[in-house]
Amino acid sequence: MPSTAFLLAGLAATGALASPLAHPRVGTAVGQSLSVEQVRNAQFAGRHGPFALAKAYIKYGAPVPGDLSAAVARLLQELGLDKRATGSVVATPAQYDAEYLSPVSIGTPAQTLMLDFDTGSSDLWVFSSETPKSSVQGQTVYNPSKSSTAKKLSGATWKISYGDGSSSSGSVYTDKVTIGGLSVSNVAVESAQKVSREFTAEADLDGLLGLAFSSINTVQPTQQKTFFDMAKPSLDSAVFTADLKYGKAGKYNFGYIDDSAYNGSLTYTAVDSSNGWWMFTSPGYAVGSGTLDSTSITGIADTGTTLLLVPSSVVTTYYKQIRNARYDSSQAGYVFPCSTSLPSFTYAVGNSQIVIPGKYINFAPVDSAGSSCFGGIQSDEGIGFSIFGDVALKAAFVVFDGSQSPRLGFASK
Ligand SMILES: O=C(c1ccc(-c2ccco2)nc1O)N(Cc1ccccn1)C1CC1
Repeated sequence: MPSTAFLLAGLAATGALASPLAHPRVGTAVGQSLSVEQVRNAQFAGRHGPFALAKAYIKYGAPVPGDLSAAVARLLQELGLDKRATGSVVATPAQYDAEYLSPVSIGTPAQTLMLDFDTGSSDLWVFSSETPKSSVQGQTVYNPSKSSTAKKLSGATWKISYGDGSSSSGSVYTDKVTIGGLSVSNVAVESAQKVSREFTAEADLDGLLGLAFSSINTVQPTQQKTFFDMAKPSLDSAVFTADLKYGKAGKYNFGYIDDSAYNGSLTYTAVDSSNGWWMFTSPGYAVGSGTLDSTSITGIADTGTTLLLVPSSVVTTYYKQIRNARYDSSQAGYVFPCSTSLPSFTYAVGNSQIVIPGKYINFAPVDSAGSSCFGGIQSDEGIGFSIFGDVALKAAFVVFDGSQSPRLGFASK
């Protein structure tokens, strides 16, 4: 529940607490005199003494006395001005938890697409009526010409390439985007005019919704904000949470933390957002019931990457514990017999630890015979940092705190 001061400041910012007579429009200067026209401020939250009085205290930086603060809080409630938005949406796993898809409604009337929420990128792009028909194989497309609230962002283009070699590009519209009851207007919706074959092959995926920092949004010439950044001003709290699950639907919430969704307490850790990602440093790891190795792992929390990609030294240490695990160059990764019972992998977050159960690390069979299975932990060789993808994140309840100094919160569940 936002504090009264927070709400007051917000109201003051919107001018709702401004005097009933808005800033006078400068009139015509006649000779030495200046006539100004006063207009009513339609936004003024009515004739409410406590607001006017509180505004005076805020204006002069004086603390608002308790009873006045209570009076204002009551008024805010009566006027329904204390309501802030939140949203919640299920995240359904596809293809061995390779990705998680969530329904997103775009435009008026609503066109609902299944998007992959990706904390590793910052573009909201969709298959659309502009995507070549040969590149659309089963996807649901967004048609801006059928939305009364769509506006073409004239001259704007976007182009993105992902770590797995996939890519897409196109034009840009702004439109209303609704996720789990949370509606945001004028969000940049990037329409795909080209998609690589990896995207065409994924019939269930209608696009991506980027939740990394807006500093790596690829729209040119004017970079656009992410859905989360556009939603922030109306959110109860500037956070979203990812609660992904093993082999079943998880959930993304916006604007609040559901304390019933995790065990124990959240441990927060610092984020370096200078590269546009949710980057943090885990101070150590353990394999199975072993002791914690204080080798730190610096990487990003990336819901858009399936696996846990860590330094080769850590990968070797993990698979050394598994008889018949081997590096299969034809698969470019570690594989093991599908019947193997795998040790867990623990990563530290601050003074706490997240344990990834062994079964989460059996990603998928490498062939139809199903004898050999691909590991959920692989090397981050060549990337420059580690990636805590779904294999790591689905063992935790994760808070992406987008406040003034961004941070990540982790809890077991
Ligand atoms: O796929 C990406 C990825 C996401 C967004 C962007 C991007 C470019 C421009 C804006 O965003 N570039 C990426 O590469 N991974 C994960 C990954 C997986 C495997 C290898 C390399 N990386 C980024 C988050 C690290």
